[in-house]
Amino acid sequence: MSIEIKNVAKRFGGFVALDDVSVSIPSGQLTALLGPSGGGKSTLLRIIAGLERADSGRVEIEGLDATDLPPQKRNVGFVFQHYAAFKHLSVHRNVAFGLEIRKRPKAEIRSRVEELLALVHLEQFADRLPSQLSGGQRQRMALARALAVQPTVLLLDEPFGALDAKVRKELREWLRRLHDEVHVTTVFVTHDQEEALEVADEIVVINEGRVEQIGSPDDLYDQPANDFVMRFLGPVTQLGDRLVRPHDLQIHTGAPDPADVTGRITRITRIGFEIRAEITTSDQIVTVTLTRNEFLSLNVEAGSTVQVRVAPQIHAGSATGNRSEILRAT
Ligand SMILES: Nc1ncnc2c1ncn2[C@@H]1O[C@H](COP(=O)(O)OP(=O)(O)OP(=O)(O)O)[C@@H](O)[C@H]1O
Repeated sequence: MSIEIKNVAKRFGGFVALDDVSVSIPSGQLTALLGPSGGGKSTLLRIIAGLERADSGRVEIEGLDATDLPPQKRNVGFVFQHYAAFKHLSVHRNVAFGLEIRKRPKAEIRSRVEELLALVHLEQFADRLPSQLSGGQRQRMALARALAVQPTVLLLDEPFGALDAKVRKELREWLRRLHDEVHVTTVFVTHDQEEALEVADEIVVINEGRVEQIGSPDDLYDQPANDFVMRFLGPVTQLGDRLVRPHDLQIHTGAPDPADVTGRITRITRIGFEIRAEITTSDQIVTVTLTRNEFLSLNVEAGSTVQVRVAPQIHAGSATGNRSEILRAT
């Protein structure tokens, strides 16, 4: 394990920001700290970095007890949402900074910076000032700067948080590829479940100062430990007293089965390739998502009466033996 967080607690006045948090972060992986705003993610990251002290508990980094070490002795690199670059220094000098203060030989600095700028695809911007870069390019420069001193751990606090949706998406794909090349143990904070699911090897879900679940994106999505994780990781709807994903529901227009709930389609919304059908039963409004083709083959419209059920774990359609009547949404 690269980072061991053991029974860490942190209060701000009377407010409990972290309540007995224990997490093991494996070496070489990309781990996301995911959760709603104010849940304690940044506080945990800052405690790993040494920027904040835990009231109790311990932090080990690569087998070394780092609990009482100052940030500069932990060999960690950071990138924050609003990265403070040296405005008057070129991109090259910004990336070189950590190596220069460590008094590395000039030739080594030059070749290392060139290598890093190539890694983050900023070679042609080496002589620009940070103000002449786009927001996404600036964050890539920040990553190159953090990597320059070869940290054992890279800590990213919402590094793409201030960027627009399209650039964020590009940068998260880029971060994944970069990590596949560099393999430095990386912990990043995000409140965006899609970002965590897409990028992380492992996700730690943090809410109200506690760890709700730790697992791979698949584990969390398919086997959420509780309703909080299930709600946080993706869309949910309720059918009877079951909390389910809208795409795990089926609808059909055949004769009702004991497992079915009868309802009327009260709204149909198209979102890209998906159709979201709102179905009003005797006591609930249930949301079902289907692909467009699945929806079209049902031959229903607003006002139609349909049967809704949770897709059986086994083969969809086996309950009636008539696959054409039962559709499992993607
Ligand atoms: N220095 C501080 N003094 C007082 N309260 C603080 C301090 N730092 C954080 N907090 C509080 O601790 C709680 C956890 O904050 P933290 O920044 O860790 O949450 P977060 O999960 O990272 O949320 P966000 O995504 O909004 O940054 C919040 O309620 C915050 O107001």
